[in-house]
Amino acid sequence: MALTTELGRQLQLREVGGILLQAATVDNWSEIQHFEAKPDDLLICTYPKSGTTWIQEIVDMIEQNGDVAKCQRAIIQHRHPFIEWARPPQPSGVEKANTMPSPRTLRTHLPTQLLPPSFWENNCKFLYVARNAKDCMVSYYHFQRMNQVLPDPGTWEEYFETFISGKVGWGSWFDHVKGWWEIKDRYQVLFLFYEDMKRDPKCEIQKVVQFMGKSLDETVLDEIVQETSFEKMKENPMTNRSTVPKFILDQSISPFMRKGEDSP
Ligand SMILES: Nc1ncnc2c1ncn2[C@@H]1O[C@H](COP(=O)(O)O)[C@@H](OP(=O)(O)O)[C@H]1O
Ligand SMILES: CCc1ccc(OS(=O)(=O)O)cc1
Repeated sequence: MALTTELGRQLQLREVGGILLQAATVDNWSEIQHFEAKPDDLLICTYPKSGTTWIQEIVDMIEQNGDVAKCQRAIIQHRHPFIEWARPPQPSGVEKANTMPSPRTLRTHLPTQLLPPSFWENNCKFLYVARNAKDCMVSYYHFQRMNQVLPDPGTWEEYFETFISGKVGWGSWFDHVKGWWEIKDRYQVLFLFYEDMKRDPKCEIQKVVQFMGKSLDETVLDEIVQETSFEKMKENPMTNRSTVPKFILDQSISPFMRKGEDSP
């Protein structure tokens, strides 16, 4: 009974400023808004299902100078605190970030208008990855089918309307991408596209290396391209969510690493 009630609660999405977020995130909203960013923070920003896990693994491989063993130290969800994440009694994303040594790499799905103000005040670096709306919608649909703590997406036709009207977690894809695009020249933003990463991963990874103020040998770059391929990450238990219990992510319904393709 207690479990049923808890699951029922997690299924809820509630609005902040017209954007649907998980209920526990909304309960924790004051802590999130008062989060203290630091000038050397790097924030990975994405709309859900845009390749967040992919860019996280790339950034970590760059931070670790291509050392694969170091990137195996923890599952990807634990390497970069998700600042708006809350699932009591686990420590919140803010709590995790607060105990992390600098320089920190953090991540968020928040649209610009909901980002804690200290990120702007400290002129942090933002790494945004955008993916085309159709593939995001398809990926999000299958994610909601397999994610047992999110609302059931209904039929594809129903979900199409839900997605287009922005009634999904983190709101409208259109507003999210537009919001980050509009601020990109006023702040330190590297704006990447999932489709470019698919087409020429080495070139896009090189942009990230430069943005992070690093320099890596050609051989290390090639290693990062290989290790962050869809095929490798699908088999990697540190990135494929296989450690998440089935009552949360049921990968027999749809795998987390599903197709990893862009539409023609
Ligand atoms: N290395 C990689 N290359 C290409 N796509 C990847 C990838 N790693 C993850 N993805 C894809 O990114 C999507 C998940 O995004 P996120 O990490 O933001 O939740 C999934 O898309 P699909 O559902 O289309 O397969 C997943 O397969
Ligand atoms: C509210 C829907 C949602 C979307 C994405 C989530 O996490 S993650 O990006 O897959 O880590 C969680 C909830």
